[in-house]
Amino acid sequence: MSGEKITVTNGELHVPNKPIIPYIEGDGIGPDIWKASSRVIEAAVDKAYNGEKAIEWKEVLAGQKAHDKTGEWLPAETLDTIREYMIAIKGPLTTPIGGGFRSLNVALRQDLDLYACLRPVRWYEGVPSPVKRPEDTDMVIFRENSEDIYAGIEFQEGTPEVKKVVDFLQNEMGADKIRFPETSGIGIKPVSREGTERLVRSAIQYALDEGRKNVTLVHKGNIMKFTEGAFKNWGYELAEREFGDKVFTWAEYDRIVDDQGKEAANAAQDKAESEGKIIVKDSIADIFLQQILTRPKEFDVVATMNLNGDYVSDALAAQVGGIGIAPGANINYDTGHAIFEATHGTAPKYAGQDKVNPSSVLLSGVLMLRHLGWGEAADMIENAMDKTIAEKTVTYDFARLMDGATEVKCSEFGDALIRNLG
Ligand SMILES: NC(=O)C1=CN([C@@H]2O[C@H](COP(=O)(O)OP(=O)(O)OC[C@H]3O[C@@H](n4cnc5c(N)ncnc54)[C@H](OP(=O)(O)O)[C@@H]3O)[C@@H](O)[C@H]2O)C=CC1
Ligand SMILES: O=C(O)CCC(=O)C(=O)O
Ligand SMILES: [Mg+2]
Repeated sequence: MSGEKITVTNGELHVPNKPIIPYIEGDGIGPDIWKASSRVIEAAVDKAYNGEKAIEWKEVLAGQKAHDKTGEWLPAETLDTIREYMIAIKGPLTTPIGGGFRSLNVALRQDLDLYACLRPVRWYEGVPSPVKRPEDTDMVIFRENSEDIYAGIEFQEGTPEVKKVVDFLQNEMGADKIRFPETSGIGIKPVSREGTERLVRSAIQYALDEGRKNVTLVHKGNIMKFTEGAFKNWGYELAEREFGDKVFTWAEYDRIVDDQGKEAANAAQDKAESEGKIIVKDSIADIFLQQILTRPKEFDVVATMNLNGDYVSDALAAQVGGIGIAPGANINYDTGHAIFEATHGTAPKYAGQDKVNPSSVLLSGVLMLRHLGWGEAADMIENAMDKTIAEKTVTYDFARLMDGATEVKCSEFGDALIRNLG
């Protein structure tokens, strides 16, 4: 069986029995977690389909390995190959802090316009968690991936560029609240109607497809009125315009309160819920971070901008066992391009120790298998995960929080999963 390309026609993915899938190994812990995860994915696919399906991995370079081999951090060939083969999976890549090159992870998402970062957060039985009822947390984050402060429009303190921007803001735009104009760096945050609409559309569509109950727009619109506040308003408008009677929004609720009072608005929301409509609501980001801890059952699908989504992803991951078990996918629902990747980074202090938990990349692989329509192999891996954790065979991150656990290496956890497949 020789490898073939995945193709898309009329928005539909065509997956051959042996798709060629590009992968980026990643920096830091990347090689360890990729080795363990790819072995488990291969074994599950082989077992689920009796050898009739397989993945042909195709390595593409990014990060340190790319720089060592080609002199570039993100070679054009890598982007071209992912664009051509449609679906890819990657390990984490290092981003220097306070200078140096901009994030390669963000560059991959922006270059391929993978506008939705989908990060499901659910608890696996037996995983140690800092909260009393981790099973109450079952959310799917839709993080906008293409704009916000990740556009990288920043001007460094002390440069002629920042002086020009400050002069413009003060003299032409009436900005009189720059506290220390001579020593400020300036960042600019673009948030558009189009970017918001495509993200919120995919979140609501996901909620409808997956039988979820509500979508929460998370924003800081009280302070950032024309970016985060606009995100909320555009989100509600889109929900009502495109999803009509499939949703009930809190914007609608507020209009009913104004016209007929609170009792009527509550009754309308109860009716919508009983009819199975998706409730589209919103939450200001600070209180949201409290309520996901205190009342996680109230939240289901979360749609938010890039920076909020970044913070919320790691915070929610902690509730269900930590960043070692936090998968993700970056998707363009219009072109079909997708890159699957863990939520965590390169954890440099553990690089090369064969120590960390490979579950985040592996579960990103599970998301990828489901995206390909290979649900049987995906189920097999998740069942093996349940069984292995129930046996208390776990990596250091879980072992340090579990009584009576057997701590195994990253590769040994992969071996245990393979033993427990099927
Ligand atoms: N998408 C991507 O590629 C991302 C890249 N990054 C980049 O990664 C680099 C390091 O970032 P940093 O802020 O340290 O965050 P990391 O997510 O890399 O690591 C922070 C901590 O999380 C825990 N952790 C991470 N991965 C695992 C795992 N697989 N298993 C168990 N525990 C894990 C470890 O905790 P403990 O110390 O408690 O054991 C680790 O020290 C930066 O350059 C950053 O820019 C960051 C996020 C995403
Ligand atoms: O690109 C990076 O270095 C960080 C990215 C990140 O934190 C994320 O995608 O959640
Ligand atoms: Mg992050």
